[in-house]
Amino acid sequence: MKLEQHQTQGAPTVKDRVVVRVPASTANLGPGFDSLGMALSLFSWVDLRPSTPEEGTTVTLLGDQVEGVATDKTNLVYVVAQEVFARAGVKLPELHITLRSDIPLTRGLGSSASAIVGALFAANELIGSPFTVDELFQMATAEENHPDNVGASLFGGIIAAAWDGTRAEAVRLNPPEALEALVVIPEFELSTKKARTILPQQLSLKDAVFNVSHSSLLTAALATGRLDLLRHAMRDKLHQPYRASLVPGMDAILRDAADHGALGAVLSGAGPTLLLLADSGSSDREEMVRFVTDAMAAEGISVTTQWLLPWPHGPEAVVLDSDDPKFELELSELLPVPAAAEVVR
Ligand SMILES: Nc1ncnc2c1ncn2[C@@H]1O[C@H](COP(=O)(O)OP(=O)(O)O)[C@@H](O)[C@H]1O
Ligand SMILES: N[C@@H](CCOP(=O)(O)O)C(=O)O
Repeated sequence: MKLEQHQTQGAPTVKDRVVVRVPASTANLGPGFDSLGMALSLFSWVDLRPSTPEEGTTVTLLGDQVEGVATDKTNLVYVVAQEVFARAGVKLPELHITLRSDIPLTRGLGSSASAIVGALFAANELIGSPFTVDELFQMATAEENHPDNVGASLFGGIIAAAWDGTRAEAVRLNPPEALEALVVIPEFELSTKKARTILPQQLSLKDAVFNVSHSSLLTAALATGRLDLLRHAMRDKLHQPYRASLVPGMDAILRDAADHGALGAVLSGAGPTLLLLADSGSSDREEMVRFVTDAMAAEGISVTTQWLLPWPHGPEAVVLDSDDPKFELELSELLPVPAAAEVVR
């Protein structure tokens, strides 16, 4: 990411500790490839404290969803935090980093985006917030190379975004009150990088028009609460047909989910997770779970299913001085997993 030196007004006040909780995201929502995204009630945490040359940099991993994450200075959170410091003209080469994630890695639920947004937000807060949320959005988009996941994690709710390679713009929508999400998480990983390399570099005009029109219809349907249109609007010709070969069972689930209680079904981000949307007032939740579990079992794929809610908020942060009585609390004591009732849209 090309950095310009950001002139801060005088030396920044470096805080003693910042903890940030960031929501997961489901990107694309079908036709909105690299454009539409929705934050979900699943979270990761980033905890930063300045360290010293003697103590060096440490990376502590909490929970069972961060297995395999780098614990040295190649860690994504460390790398992104250093980019913030460099841009602000601040030197903080050594950090104590603690990470927790309830977002399965490399499954299409925006774990990398949550790490990028968490690192940007926490690093910015650690040095006195020299950057605006829009500046953080630009940095996040340049780092992830698409604005959908990072926009959803940064702004919360549903976002419609566009990036021309230089400037990213996004509009946030409040999710429809009745919307619920069933995520179907296969046991295998699928890196976003791999799922992007499989995509064609060219599309027919017919398929391009199909996606532009369905993405527009989907955005308007979500903005106006027309959940009845989702089955039609959530179709895609740009990426899902080419990624289906990487996710056994996907074709059948996307084709038939609406006949088994769902409003519609799509690949979550670059997969392999599948996303089924439901209407809390009318969808047959049990039938939805039975249908997807049977469909994936027929392909010999073991899955975890989880009901989530659209999450309306972006990152939440706690900034602490070392003399604060709460200073030594564990990160998820400072920012616990919110109860579903807290989902106030
Ligand atoms: N909490 C985290 N801290 C550091 N790195 C992370 C974290 N979460 C994800 N990552 C990085 O992001 C990679 C997964 O990114 P990606 O393939 O885009 O999958 P996803 O669909 O989860 O975004 C992980 O292999 C890891 O390198
Ligand atoms: N638009 C991207 C979204 C990737 O989302 P992720 O959660 O899989 O990282 C794509 O489809 O490649």
